[in-house]
Amino acid sequence: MLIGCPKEIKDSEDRVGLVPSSVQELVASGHEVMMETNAGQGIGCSDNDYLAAGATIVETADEIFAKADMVVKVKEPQAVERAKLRKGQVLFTYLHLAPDAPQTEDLVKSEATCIAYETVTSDSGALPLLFPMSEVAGRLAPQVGAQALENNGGGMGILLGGVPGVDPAEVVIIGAGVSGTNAARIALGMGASVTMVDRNVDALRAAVDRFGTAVKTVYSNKGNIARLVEKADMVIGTVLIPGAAAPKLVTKEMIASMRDGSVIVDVAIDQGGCFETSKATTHSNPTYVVDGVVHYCVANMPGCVARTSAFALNNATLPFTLALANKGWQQALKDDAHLRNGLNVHEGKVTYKAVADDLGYDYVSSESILGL
Ligand SMILES: NC(=O)C1=CN([C@@H]2O[C@H](COP(=O)(O)OP(=O)(O)OC[C@H]3O[C@@H](n4cnc5c(N)ncnc54)[C@H](O)[C@@H]3O)[C@@H](O)[C@H]2O)C=CC1
Ligand SMILES: CC(=O)C(=O)O
Ligand SMILES: [Mg+2]
Repeated sequence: MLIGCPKEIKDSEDRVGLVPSSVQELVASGHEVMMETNAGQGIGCSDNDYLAAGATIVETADEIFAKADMVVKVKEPQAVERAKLRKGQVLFTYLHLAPDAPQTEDLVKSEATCIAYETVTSDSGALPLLFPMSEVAGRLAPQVGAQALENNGGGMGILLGGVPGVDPAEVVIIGAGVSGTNAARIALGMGASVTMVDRNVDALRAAVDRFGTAVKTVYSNKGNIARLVEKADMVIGTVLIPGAAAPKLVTKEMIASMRDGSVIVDVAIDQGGCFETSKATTHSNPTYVVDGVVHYCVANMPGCVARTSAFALNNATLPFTLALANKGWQQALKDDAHLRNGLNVHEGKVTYKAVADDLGYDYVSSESILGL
């Protein structure tokens, strides 16, 4: 199979879909890999590193989209990339379609076969291709939030850990899953006072098992969230309903109740965000202010620690990339129900139920497409 990997073009997105060691494994399995020149620049990997791994280097993304049987990326295809997709071509990348009607419409029109990293599942019920980036984004969240709490960041000038004699920041984390747990680990390490909120009491039990009494836990309901948000210096939103648009758990009235100079970090923004006042921002212009509250809503947070993130992502994606390349997408999806859950769009049909429901498309199951 001919596999192509273009340079990412989303704002400040320095990750790359294939690292050299993944190229080497694909080539060893008998495949050809085409990299766009400088695709690995942001992770410190040169064209020569990719040549040594067995790739060919091409000058333009056009060439990749025109020739590749499968395109492997990181972020959802941008409009100019979507225009290059075609029937019979497989796209393997993050998509986050439910909150993104224009992208979904373009992918449907392209008739390409679009497999989303974020809806591939595992036996344990986890999302193995989202997991590593949720770890990264979760660990980054208190770090970027701490900068926003600084006076220069627009915040009220609070040091997350306080100092002896002065209170630490009150950090509320909504969602005690992968990114929420990683955010708690770092916020606690920085000395903040941390409260975790989830509607799944088992997730809260796991947090207490992991962090002991250092972390407070609260069941997720409207009243509890309103009470905690009002008093928080920083609220980190990390909720997820897989594949679906994120629920707006923090209303604009709750945001207005916060003190001026407090901060929200909406990690869930890639699924539309869990704060009513959120809109996606970029690494070049990451924050804006609503009702005195600094909002950080970058939808590709791991893109700013691209080297760590690209290697962590490839650790998770490579077995699936190899299966798609070795068997072809149809057989790979027939053999693996978890990979099958990644199929979101195929030849003009929406094949992921939450996306179809949220955006008003007819839902066609992957099983019916594969004749299972
Ligand atoms: N902005 C960025 O750059 C990145 C964003 N993400 C996003 O972060 C979000 C979270 O991902 P993960 O931590 O992997 O998900 P996860 O599935 O591990 O955790 C989500 C948690 O939210 C909880 N939840 C669902 N509804 C809730 C409610 N009404 N109230 C309270 N809790 C609720 C679930 O019980 C679960 O514990 C996803 O949207 C993911 O795509 C992930 C990586 C990077
Ligand atoms: C998961 C995601 O959206 C990201 O890593 O950018
Ligand atoms: Mg206010």
